[in-house]
Amino acid sequence: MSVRVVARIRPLLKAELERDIVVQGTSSPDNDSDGGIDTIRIPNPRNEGEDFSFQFNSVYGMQATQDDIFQNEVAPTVKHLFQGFDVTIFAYGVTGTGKTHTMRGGKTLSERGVIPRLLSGIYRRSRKLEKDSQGVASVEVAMSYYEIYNDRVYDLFETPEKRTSPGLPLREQNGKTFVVGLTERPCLSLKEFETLYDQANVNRSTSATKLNAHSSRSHAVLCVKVSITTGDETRVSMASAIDLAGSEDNRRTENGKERLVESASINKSLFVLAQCVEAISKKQARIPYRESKMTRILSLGQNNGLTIMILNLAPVRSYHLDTLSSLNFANRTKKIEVKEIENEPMFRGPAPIRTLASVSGPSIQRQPLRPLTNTELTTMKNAMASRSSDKSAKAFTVYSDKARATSRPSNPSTASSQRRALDSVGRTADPIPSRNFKNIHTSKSPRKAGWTAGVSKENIEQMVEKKVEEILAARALNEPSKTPVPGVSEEVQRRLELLEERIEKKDDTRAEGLTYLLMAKQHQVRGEDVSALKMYQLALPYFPDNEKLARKMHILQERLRIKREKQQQQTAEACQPQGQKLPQIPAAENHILPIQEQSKKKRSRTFRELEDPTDDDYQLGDDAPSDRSFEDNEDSFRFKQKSRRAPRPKIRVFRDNDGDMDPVVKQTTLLTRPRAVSVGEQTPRTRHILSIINTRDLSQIRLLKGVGAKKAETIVDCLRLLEEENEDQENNSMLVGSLAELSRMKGVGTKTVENMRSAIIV
Ligand SMILES: Nc1ncnc2c1ncn2[C@@H]1O[C@H](COP(=O)(O)OP(=O)(O)OP(=O)(O)O)[C@@H](O)[C@H]1O
Repeated sequence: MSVRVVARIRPLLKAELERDIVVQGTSSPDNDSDGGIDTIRIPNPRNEGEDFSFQFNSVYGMQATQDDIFQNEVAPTVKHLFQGFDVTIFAYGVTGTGKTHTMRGGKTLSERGVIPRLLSGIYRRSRKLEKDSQGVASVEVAMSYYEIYNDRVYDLFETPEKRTSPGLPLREQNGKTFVVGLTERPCLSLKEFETLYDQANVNRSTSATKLNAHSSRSHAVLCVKVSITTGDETRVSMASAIDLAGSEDNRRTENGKERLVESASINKSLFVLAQCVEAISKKQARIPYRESKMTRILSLGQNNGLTIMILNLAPVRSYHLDTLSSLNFANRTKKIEVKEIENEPMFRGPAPIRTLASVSGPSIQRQPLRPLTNTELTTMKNAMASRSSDKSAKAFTVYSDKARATSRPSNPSTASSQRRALDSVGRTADPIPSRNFKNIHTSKSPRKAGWTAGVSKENIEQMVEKKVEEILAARALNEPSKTPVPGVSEEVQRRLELLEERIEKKDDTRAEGLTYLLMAKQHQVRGEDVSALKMYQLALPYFPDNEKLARKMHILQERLRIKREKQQQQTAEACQPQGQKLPQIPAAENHILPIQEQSKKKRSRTFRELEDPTDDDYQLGDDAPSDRSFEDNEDSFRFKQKSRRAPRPKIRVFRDNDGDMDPVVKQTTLLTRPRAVSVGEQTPRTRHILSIINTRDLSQIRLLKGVGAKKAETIVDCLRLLEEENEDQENNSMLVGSLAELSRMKGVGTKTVENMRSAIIV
């Protein structure tokens, strides 16, 4: 089952104007609820005539009440909690969009948020269960509550004065993450819970920022442990309610130094979360959970049970790009699968162990999102022995993404009022037949919105995600597009992981900054200069006077500027009047080039001049002795002579007339000699196509016009075949170096290449 994603648009705040509303809720054609809304529409900031639509499990408009959210989204999970499933509910959104309001809410009954209502539901169900079982079953509720502030975990039952600077450590056991030494308090009644919760919230880090007078400066994680004992059997499940801190654009917050450091930490952890979600959705082998404590704890996609994400949105234009970024994130999150596995029951042995005493201290290990079921397990039923990974999965009709038998537990009471409210601001009067909305798509004009025949829902989602990413990247640095690059070498990856480990062991503020630097480097090696620069910017508050860091940032900024200018120039060139023939390559030209050789050819002098001397490794040279504020520690970056760099692996050069070539490949490579451009004269279009082909990433290649899944597989297979042919070589990596070469690959042909070219707009 996937993560359930529900979006909530908060009402306008005092200073916000109706005419600035850009976010609206609407209904999609495959929405089976009675008049409920499930889609967010927002204009493309680059072209207001075009709208992006994002479909979620449900959407709550500005009029939705706290009760609507709870009754429709959270109340149904209480039942599952009592059946032994863990439940995770987290609020995500930009600062000031209403996360804390949704999770905690206000003091009055109607304003109470998801958390107090959830507890109320838990106690109500407990009483009913105890009553119905005539005292055979008993339920105990206990809570722990902590915050992740500046990537450190602090127990919210302890006052800030009592905190130790490094905070509580995390430990991993059996693939699960635990906070060590966390206080757990039993709460016998709702009143008791509320008293403890309010007390603990006083310890939470909040501050006034320009965007929110009571901005949460930390991620708050509340864990409610429900233990149901029937005879000798105890079943423990955990409800985790997480109020994430909001991402902040510091150009808007005008934060001072302290807030900036907090903000950098918040942004970093959310950035890592986004990277995790992206990696999961792309089925990458490495999910960067370990790069922040929040992602380690949240373990999105690794946890079991039910997961609900409440996406909080501000309706107005000033949040436009941030809202798009949140929507893109949520769109990926909704595809993450969560295993529907209930917790095992535990059986008391002869010496019963109390679990609900108020405990603390480093010997207690608890897992915030999933209970450590083994802690009091003394005997297990024989049946449990047979339990394995194929444990029976329960069906959750409540959270099916598709049509449900019953109407969506949406906000029926408010659905129509939401619509009316939206009408009143002049944007909901939606002239488009709702049938035209699919899961997520852009429509050229709201009036002409249409479903593109033959394009799958998934493809459209990917296209919109990509488009939104481009817009966001351009916002970051006015960079028009992001070019995929081939993967990171094993050696670099190994070094990155080594650094990660070192940073993990360091528990001082420098480690925070070092983490940003590490992430910047990770981005840099992947060729993601925009993100690398962003990470350096996040590292800056930690090393404010570090010249080397400033120089690195300057180099990156310059590189991006040059790249941008080159792109603009090439775009202009590509728009030359038609009829100008592209130069032909001589028949014997070497098209498939080794990585090293091709990159040498491609790099212009200007780029080389701007090359960061430390780009290839994470050790700074001895030539920078005066600049040691972030790199000279044993535990962090180690110095290394440039000359000690390992020699680059040799790469075999393949030629068209290579006699050893696989017969299939050989046959196809000799088929035709189409019009092509030489490597040195590649247009942006050619470069774009080749860079996609050379990723060997099926999901990207199949998006090229005229390719599709089957052809993409053939292309990748063909490249792999060539590599396998030469697996005895030290490095057999290969790149397709020209469109001519591409056209000669099995199953491609000149027509396909022309198709690919025609669909790319430069
Ligand atoms: N649904 C709502 N109804 C009424 N007021 C709301 C609603 N949502 C948010 N607000 C108001 O908007 C302001 C910001 O909300 P809140 O503090 O919950 O944002 P946040 O996302 O938690 O921000 P941060 O990430 O900075 O902590 C508050 O004044 C809050 O009362």
